[in-house]
Amino acid sequence: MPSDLSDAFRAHPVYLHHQHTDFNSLQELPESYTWKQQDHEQYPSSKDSFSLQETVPVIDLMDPNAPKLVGHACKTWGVFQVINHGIPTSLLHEIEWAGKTLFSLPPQQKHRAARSPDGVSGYGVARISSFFPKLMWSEGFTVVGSPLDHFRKLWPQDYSEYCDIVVEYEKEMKMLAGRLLWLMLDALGISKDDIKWAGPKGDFKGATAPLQMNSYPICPDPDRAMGLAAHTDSTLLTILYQNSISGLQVHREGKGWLTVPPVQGGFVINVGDLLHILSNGLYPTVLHRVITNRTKPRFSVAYLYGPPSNVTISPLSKLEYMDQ
Ligand SMILES: O=C(O)CCC(=O)C(=O)O
Ligand SMILES: [Fe+2]
Repeated sequence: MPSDLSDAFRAHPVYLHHQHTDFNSLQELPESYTWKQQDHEQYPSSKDSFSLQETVPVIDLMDPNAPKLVGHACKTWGVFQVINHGIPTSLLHEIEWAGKTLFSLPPQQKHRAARSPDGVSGYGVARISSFFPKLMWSEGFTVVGSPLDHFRKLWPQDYSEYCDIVVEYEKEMKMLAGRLLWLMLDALGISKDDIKWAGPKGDFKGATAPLQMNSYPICPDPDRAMGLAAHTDSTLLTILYQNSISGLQVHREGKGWLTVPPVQGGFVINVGDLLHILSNGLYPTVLHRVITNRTKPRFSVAYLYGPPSNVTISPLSKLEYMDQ
């Protein structure tokens, strides 16, 4: 059995099928990117008025009620958006600028920093690609720890400016992730004593947290393409920054796919599979996907927050007999 993420990736290599796909040069959707209608309808969207009224909760973290609202959103949705989170807007603009600059490099240049088939970091297709018969209309870049080695290959002269932005973003995300995780755990009555791997100060020091940048170029045939196929994140929680272009959808039991409208300066917070397990199923993990559009490129950054790699996650004993 794989013992950590790298072992798991070695066991499921992902090859860059489309060695030098230049999305922007394609006028028609190639067959390899054409998904069947039933792939889109695998979890059908209902056409009733419920789905129009329902929307993912937006929580103001400065609101004194925020802890209660976070707990409620985790239990009933497994996803919510946060505003007033304390991350400077300028940093969001900078990470977006760095990411967009990266993805707009010529294909050959991006491939200098290609992720190896069994690797974790670098440029490549979505890691979940190997589970699907068709390709997704997106490209990704994963950073684990320092981006230095990869960024040197992309920008031999001026890598340091890009590195500084990513390192600063990771630092801010780490603090926000710890704060959010405690809000989520507090709402279940879980304290620092219950989670040994949180460390004596509860600062989750050894947490693993790859940063996943995603680019969804404009698409000639969005109805038949898939930006990112339906999946749940194998994290404790994910902090997602999406630019102003919508495309992210979450699946709501009995209601179908709901778009998560971009909120200026906000983050989308997902409950991941590991928090679902840790909470003994009290918090559902959220199924989500990304659809493409014909006119505006979309960009997102996911901070995939998980426990230290040597920790085994199982339901917290305090929650074992909780009535669900
Ligand atoms: O681009 C998005 O909005 C979602 C990205 C995502 O789900 C992921 O990177 O796991
Ligand atoms: Fe995801």
